[in-house]
Amino acid sequence: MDKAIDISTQALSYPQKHIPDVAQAAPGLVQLAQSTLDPATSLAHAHTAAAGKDSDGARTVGLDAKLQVVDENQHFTKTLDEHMKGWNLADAGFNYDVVAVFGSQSTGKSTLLNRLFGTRFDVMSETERRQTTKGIWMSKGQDMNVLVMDVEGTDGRERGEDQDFERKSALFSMAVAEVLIVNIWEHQVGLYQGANMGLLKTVFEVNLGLFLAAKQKGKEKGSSQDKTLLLFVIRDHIGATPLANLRNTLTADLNRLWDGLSKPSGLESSTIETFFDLDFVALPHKLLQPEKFEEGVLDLRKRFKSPQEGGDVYVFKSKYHRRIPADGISTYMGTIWDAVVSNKDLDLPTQQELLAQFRCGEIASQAFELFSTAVAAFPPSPGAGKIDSSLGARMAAAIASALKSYDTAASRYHPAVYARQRVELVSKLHAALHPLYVSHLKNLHKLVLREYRVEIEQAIRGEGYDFALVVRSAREKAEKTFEKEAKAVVLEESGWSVEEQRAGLQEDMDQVAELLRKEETRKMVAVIERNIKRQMSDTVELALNKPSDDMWDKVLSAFKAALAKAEEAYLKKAKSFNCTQEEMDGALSLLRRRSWLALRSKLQEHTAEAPMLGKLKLVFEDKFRYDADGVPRVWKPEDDIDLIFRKAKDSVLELIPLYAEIKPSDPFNAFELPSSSGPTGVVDPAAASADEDFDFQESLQLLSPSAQSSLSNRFRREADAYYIEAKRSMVASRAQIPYWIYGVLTVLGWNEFVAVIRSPIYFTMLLVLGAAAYVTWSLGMTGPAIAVARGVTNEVVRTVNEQLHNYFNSQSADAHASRSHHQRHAVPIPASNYTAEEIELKEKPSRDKAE
Ligand SMILES: Nc1nc2c(ncn2[C@@H]2O[C@H](COP(=O)(O)OP(=O)(O)OP(=O)(O)O)[C@@H](O)[C@H]2O)c(=O)[nH]1
Repeated sequence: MDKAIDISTQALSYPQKHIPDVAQAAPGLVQLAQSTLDPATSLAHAHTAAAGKDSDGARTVGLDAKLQVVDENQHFTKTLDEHMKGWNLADAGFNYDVVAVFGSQSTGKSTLLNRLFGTRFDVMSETERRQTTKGIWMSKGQDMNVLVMDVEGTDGRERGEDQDFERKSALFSMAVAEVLIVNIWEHQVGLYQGANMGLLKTVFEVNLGLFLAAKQKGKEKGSSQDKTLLLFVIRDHIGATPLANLRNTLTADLNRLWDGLSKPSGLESSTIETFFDLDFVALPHKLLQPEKFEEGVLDLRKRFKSPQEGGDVYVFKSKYHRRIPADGISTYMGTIWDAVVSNKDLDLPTQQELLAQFRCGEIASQAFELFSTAVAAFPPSPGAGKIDSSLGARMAAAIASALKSYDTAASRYHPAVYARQRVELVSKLHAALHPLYVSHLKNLHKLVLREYRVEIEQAIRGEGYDFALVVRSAREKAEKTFEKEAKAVVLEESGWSVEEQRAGLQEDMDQVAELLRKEETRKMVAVIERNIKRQMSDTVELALNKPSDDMWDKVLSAFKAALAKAEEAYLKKAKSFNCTQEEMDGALSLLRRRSWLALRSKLQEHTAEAPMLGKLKLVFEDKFRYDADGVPRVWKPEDDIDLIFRKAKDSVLELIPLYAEIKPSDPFNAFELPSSSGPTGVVDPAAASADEDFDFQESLQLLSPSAQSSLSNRFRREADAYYIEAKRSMVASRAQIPYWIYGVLTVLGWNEFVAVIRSPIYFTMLLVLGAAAYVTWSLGMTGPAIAVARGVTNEVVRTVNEQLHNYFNSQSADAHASRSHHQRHAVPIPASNYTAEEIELKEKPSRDKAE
């Protein structure tokens, strides 16, 4: 059967299923895929077989695409990654296997692979009989995650005797493939000197080289598996020689070959089995026994397909797996090939570690990009003094998702590298979130502090609160909020600490409490001061309106008592403010000073010139216009008005120095305060004026000498006015009705009296009046009647006096005018001429004026 038959068989066996898949995925690929059926055109599509472009112009790769990973010029492909994606293997992790085929040129290797795996490797045209596979080709097995490598045949006619490529491809295949299929004709078995033995010798040497390189680096073969399966597929097995015999022959040849190798020290006694598992399969002649050949191929396929189908003879045992994650295979193979081409010692563990570093870095970058996108989608910051309580959860979610993405892909790589890069990634993620964390904490600080202040202010707005309790409860609440919200943004393993912010917050809360406490203390001191002022107001008024030697004793003893009470009240409340001793001393000192100044200002009100003059006048009036018994004085001619005036005036003038200085008669009542030349400022900066330059001794002085002299002068003038008035009243009282006038009136009225006695009518009337008087007396109505009578009489007398007074005044006007103004002789006033009411009425207006 010729090559055309072979190809048509392939087309029937796989493409029916396969092509529709490709057509569905990318219609452009179908044509290319089909072209691979034609050997004449297949080479033209070496690099892009079964690849096309999708509607967006992006390059696409079909599931059945094949790729020349290493070309004739020993260049490694740049599109393996792309093909891995096209083969749906990029995310396979470790869930894939690699098989490579070795053998002499044109021994049906490509044919075998295509039959076994459904691949589309080029098959030699029967007519041309020339080498078809050049370099190394790769494709994916149909319906199985297997990367199949078709390696250029050994003893290639076109490469002549050059063993260079053979060695390089063996090294490369050994580094990446789990299973090496060694394809030999049955008739070649036993030909020890043949090309196959040369190839196997190369394979063995390469393997020993790899092992040695790893050992020299101080490493075992690392995570790559120690063994490789060599699967000998004996082609064109006629059946005359049983497979067991062929196996024995081949094994004996291999051992002989192995023994002939110069092995590194320590491996002298090693056998092939130390590094390889050997297996043997025979396939009937493809052309002579096509059905049996097909059966054999199908059986063999099962061994590659799955553990279930393969059973015990499943070839891809996990011990052969190279442990290169699928997403890193492209990089790995590329670096391996570079090392092979540049004739470097191929140290697989190091290569794997380098791969791990490269890939883990790439995966970490992708994870970080994912994370950055997620963080960029966070809602904007709520602004100063506001917080977003869900920030912590969102940050944690972004980190978790980034790490999950990293872990999924990177955990397949070298564990130490994976772990190291993970730590780096985590710290990078944390660093990216740190500004958010810092700003969150700042805002949280502001928020909590504001709430703390408001809480206290509201609580102390009412009455009967305990300041310390209010502060403590507000603080507990604030700290709780801070802890809860701060912890929410502290990410695991971030090493972030809220200690500094916590300490700052506590400091600020202390300051706020301190300010509020000072404000409270200030208010309290002000209230106490007001109370003292009120309490002292009456005492001061009473004491100063009745000047006496113990006037200041009364004032000061009352002040001291009030102050002691105030201090007690302060100390009682100050305890709930948690004031320190120093603060309490400061507050008490201020309280004393302000109370003293309040008292002094009250005293100053009373000792200002006008009220002082009033007080002095009152005292003077008491002494001048009233006698020692407090009875209003009615000046009689015999009174020594000048002496009384002088005494009263002098005694009043003596009072001015008493008012001028706060000086108790009893030293026990003395009050003292320390003077200061600067502000104490402990409690209330607003009260600084009370603190500045306070001189206690100076504060005792109420009237300066000049004020005293001014007051004294004004008083003298006022007193003189009283004197003149007194004098005038005495002169006026001299212009009275002479006594003889009453005698004249009696003489003139005698006849009328006799006439009344003698007249029966008048006499009867007199009797009636007498009877009425008796009845009035017997009924106890004498008092009211007398009052009425007196009132009428007074009125009559007043009217008569007035008339007479006017008359006599006009008579004596000239005589008065000639009198000297300073005449000092008193004229006696007949006291009997005035009733008590008259005197009262006369005195009142002048007293009211004085008051
Ligand atoms: N006798 C025989 N011939 C076969 C068998 N399988 C394939 N052939 C033929 O052998 C020739 C070479 O086949 P290929 O599959 O191209 O062989 P190859 O080893 O891949 O060749 P290169 O890629 O050039 O190294 C083809 O003409 C096939 O028809 C087989 O089992 N027995």
